Amino acid sequence: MKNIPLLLMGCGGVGRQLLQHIVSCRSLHAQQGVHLRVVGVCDSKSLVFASDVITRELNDQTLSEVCRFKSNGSSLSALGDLGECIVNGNTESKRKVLDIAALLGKATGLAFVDCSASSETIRMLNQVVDMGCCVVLANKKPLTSTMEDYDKLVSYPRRIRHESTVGAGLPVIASLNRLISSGDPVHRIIGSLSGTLGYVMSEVEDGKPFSEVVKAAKNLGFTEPDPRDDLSGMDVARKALILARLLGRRINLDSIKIESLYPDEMGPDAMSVEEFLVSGIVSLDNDVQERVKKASLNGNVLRYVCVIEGSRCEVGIQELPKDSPLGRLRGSDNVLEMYSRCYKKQPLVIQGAGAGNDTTAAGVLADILDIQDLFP
Ligand SMILES: NC(=O)C1=CN([C@@H]2O[C@H](COP(=O)(O)OP(=O)(O)OC[C@H]3O[C@@H](n4cnc5c(N)ncnc54)[C@H](OP(=O)(O)O)[C@@H]3O)[C@@H](O)[C@H]2O)C=CC1
Ligand SMILES: N[C@@H](CC=O)C(=O)O
Repeated sequence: MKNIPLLLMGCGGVGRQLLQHIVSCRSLHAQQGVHLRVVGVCDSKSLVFASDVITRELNDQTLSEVCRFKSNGSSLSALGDLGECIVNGNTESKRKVLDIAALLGKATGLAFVDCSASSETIRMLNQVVDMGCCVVLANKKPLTSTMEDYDKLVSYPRRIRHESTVGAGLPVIASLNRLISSGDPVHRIIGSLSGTLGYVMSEVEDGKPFSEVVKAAKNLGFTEPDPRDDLSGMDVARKALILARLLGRRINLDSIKIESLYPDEMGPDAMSVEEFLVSGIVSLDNDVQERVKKASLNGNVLRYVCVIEGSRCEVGIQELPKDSPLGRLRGSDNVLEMYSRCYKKQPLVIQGAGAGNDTTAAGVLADILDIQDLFP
């Protein structure tokens, strides 16, 4: 049996779902001759880890207990005695995580899995890459930081997977990488890459208030922890940047034209997420409804679109015919069209659920299994 050790950063909606998938796929993975050995799980303040990370793992009972505990909104630091080790405090946790990475990186290719939504992991990721770890990301921030951080992170291309960063579980990155590595240059990408904004737009079309559907998208696990990351277009811009950098563009987030759906006065510096959702967002309902109605009178719908072509990289609202590939999208579905030499007139199209904890975690799990040939 091949053992794949992994350490999980982030135990929110996606991280917990990943642990649940790992536990429920035990017999499937055993048939494939693989065992995922979870040696540690981190939240923002603490790390729970196996007492001997070289030979032991957090067993399935412990993983289930961690999930149950985190889904109640508790911090790992308050986890009772499960017979495992725990370190509390951000600095101490980071130090211990790096110790584990140093111990298991070169020896085993430890899969370092980032399911947080934080920029704080970037430094650590840069360090563990040099320790021989493999990196699997659902978190887009490490790939959308400076070019220097990006170059470091992708310096061992076989050791990084990040399928879920664009289109959740959809095979967007894998497909794009296949085109690129076969020398088929992609010259245009157009798509609707936000599950949240897709869901919001199609629900508002059905007459529901914008503020209500944003809250519903959050409850369904589609939004970022702060839904303003979706509504500002920043989350789509990050996806656009990840794709553009894969295409070889050496650009940063500030090179991307981004349209926001809310004014600066409602930004994170001005109000908390709760204030925004409880009192701020309601004031946007009428405007959004008006825009949607106006488009509908022209036989059109509004879609939040990402376009990458030549030096152009932009994300924003477009009014599109109802009966177009993007206009027909419903719910949290994403669609992405790639135009290349081989896919010149008819693009390569990838479509399907583009957000949600289940599909995102499934994408992360598939990435972890995809790197198994690197393990002894
Ligand atoms: N939901 C979706 O459809 C998709 C999500 N993603 C990405 O997946 C990631 C996770 O999303 P989601 O699960 O919804 O987010 P959550 O907010 O539910 O969970 C984030 C987790 O990360 C932890 N965390 C925060 N900072 C750190 C840190 N410095 N080190 C370690 N852990 C940390 C949090 O800890 P604590 O519990 O203590 O707050 C929390 O457990 C995001 O980056 C998102 O963009 C990607 C594709 C689709
Ligand atoms: N918040 C994102 C989740 C996936 O990246 C979205 O809505 O698409």
